[in-house]
Formats: sequence, structure tokens, C-alpha cells
Amino acid sequence: MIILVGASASGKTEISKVLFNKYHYKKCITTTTREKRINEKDGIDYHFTSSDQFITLIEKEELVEYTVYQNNYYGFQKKDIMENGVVILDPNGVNNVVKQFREIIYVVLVEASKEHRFTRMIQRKDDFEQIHKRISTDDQIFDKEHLLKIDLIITNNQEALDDLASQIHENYQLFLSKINGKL
Ligand SMILES: Nc1ncnc2c1ncn2[C@@H]1O[C@H](COP(=O)(O)OP(=O)(O)OP(=O)(O)O)[C@@H](O)[C@H]1O
Ligand SMILES: Nc1nc2c(ncn2[C@@H]2O[C@H](COP(=O)(O)O)[C@@H](O)[C@H]2O)c(=O)[nH]1
Repeated sequence: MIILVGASASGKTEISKVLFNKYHYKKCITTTTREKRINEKDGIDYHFTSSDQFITLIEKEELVEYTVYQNNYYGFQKKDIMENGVVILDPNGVNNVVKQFREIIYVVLVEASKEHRFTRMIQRKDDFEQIHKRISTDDQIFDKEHLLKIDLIITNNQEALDDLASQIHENYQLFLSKINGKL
């Protein structure tokens, strides 16, 4: 399974779309209590849920991991683990999944400059207060020092999304060959 991790608006979602459409990876849809953004759809971008429903998922042990980011719950349900899957998680999520499945997890850190991230959040019409919170805290939250495992680091400032997805795909296939003993 590939995990994409990176600061808000670093481009994880856009890169993942190329991985799904061009390379046929499967999306592991995660669950959140945050408000839907314009253009987001329940069951496609996230399973959007209430805090009460999220707490029930925790109590029933239906989550592989969960975290709180900017006062909202985010969690990865066991039922949403997919073969050939790609999941987008914060560093807490990455570390929890790595602790459980280390050998088969491929972690890609997506980096982008603060200027690019800020502009993209404005263009995405994110809530202004949220933009400021994320911009002021993300460099610390997503510092690579906090990640237990990083297999690949990519930079997405002006880069073509196709090239970034191809880089991830090729390196992940190499990783799979190694862990399957073919290299
Ligand atoms: N290489 C790129 N070229 C042009 N636009 C980009 C590029 N990468 C991302 N964007 C734009 O930046 C915005 C944020 O990208 P995206 O939603 O993929 O970020 P994200 O890392 O998934 O963010 P978040 O964690 O906040 O959900 C999107 O509107 C997207 O279209
Ligand atoms: N630990 C987890 N982190 C998750 C999960 N789903 C998403 N995320 C991360 O949350 C932040 C914020 O996402 P946004 O869509 O509100 O911008 C981002 O870093 C995601 O990677 C999850 O299930 N578990």
C-alpha cells in the first residue's frame, strides 16, 4: 500500500488522481468529521460523518488508526484497506500504519513551498481562518523528523502531476519487486 503524506495543499489528492486514473491504483477512502469542501462528495473524497458516529467507530474497533487534525477526527477504517491501494494520511496515521504493517507500506512525502500551498488553498476557496491555521502549523506537523518511515520524497511546486505520479509508480514497483524477492 502507498501512503501519501504532506502539508495541506502540497498536492497529494491531485497526484493520487493520476495514480488511480493512469496506473489503476485503488483509493482507500478515509473518514472524517470535517465539513465538506466545495466539490467534495461523500463516499468519493471521504466518508463524511458526525463526531458521534466517529466515536462509535472507535468504540467498535473498526479503525486501523485515527487522529485529530485541526479539531476534526480523521480515521482509516479496516473495511477501506485495499490491495494496490493508495491512502492519504497525516504523520500520526503514517506512523500508526507503519507500526502495524511496516514491510508492505511505501511512504511518499509530498513537499511544496509555503507560497504555493497558500495560493492553492486560496484558489480552492478554503476557509480563510483554516488557511492561516494550516499555514502556520503545517511546517511543524509535517516535518520529516516526525515520520518513522519515508521511502520517497517528491516536490510539487510547478511540477507536472503526470511526472510525479510516474516517479511514484516506478519506485513503488521497484519496492514491490524487492520485497517479493524478485530483485
Ligand atoms: N502540480 C500542480 N499544478 C497545478 N495545481 C496544483 C498542482 N498540485 C496541486 N494543485 C492544486 O492545488 C490544490 C491543492 O491540491 P490537493 O487538493 O491535491 O492538495 P492536498 O495535499 O491533497 O491538500 P489537503 O491535505 O489540504 O487536502 C488543488 O486545487 C490542486 O488543483
Ligand atoms: N491519520 C489520518 N489522517 C488523515 C486521514 N484522512 C486524511 N488525513 C489527513 O488529514 C489531513 C487533513 O486533510 P484535509 O482533507 O482536511 O485537508 C491531511 O494531512 C490528510 O492527509 C485518516 O484517515 N487518518
